[in-house]
Amino acid sequence: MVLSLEDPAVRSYIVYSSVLALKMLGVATLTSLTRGRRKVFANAEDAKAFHGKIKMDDPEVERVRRAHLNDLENIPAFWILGALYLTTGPAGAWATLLFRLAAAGRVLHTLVYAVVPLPQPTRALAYLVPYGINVYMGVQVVLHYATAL
Ligand SMILES: N[C@@H](CCC(=O)N[C@@H](CS)C(=O)NCC(=O)O)C(=O)O
Repeated sequence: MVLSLEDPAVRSYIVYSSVLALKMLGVATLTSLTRGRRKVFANAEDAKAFHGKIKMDDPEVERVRRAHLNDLENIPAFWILGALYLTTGPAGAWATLLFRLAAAGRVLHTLVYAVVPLPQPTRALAYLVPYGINVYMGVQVVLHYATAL
């Protein structure tokens, strides 16, 4: 099969992959902003430059860092599995729905983890939807290609 940029599934993948990349860059910026607001830094030269102190366990900074780490545990898998899933020829509307839900879940995860912390199970649900979609896409890829081995 030939993938085409005219394919709605491909276009959706490009859009939502980019949204998630931009979101992750935003979390990195949020880390810097939180460090600046709390005046806590990881390096002596930063602490000196911004008149703060070295502190590795500030609760607010660590929360944003955990959100970022969780992104790293999940979003690269979305990029890889989403791209491979496209090669299985999914219906455009279905693939778009999956990509959209996965992106929305990850954005929500960041919001309720790093921006406005909310009680559980809010974060767990925001995590589980994209996680489930990643698993679904991975299984579809394996099933699709395993038969051709
Ligand atoms: N590495 C994760 C694996 C499980 C996971 O990602 N859980 C989600 C939903 S509860 C989460 O937001 N974990 C918090 C985190 O990764 O800091 C962890 O240590 O919690």
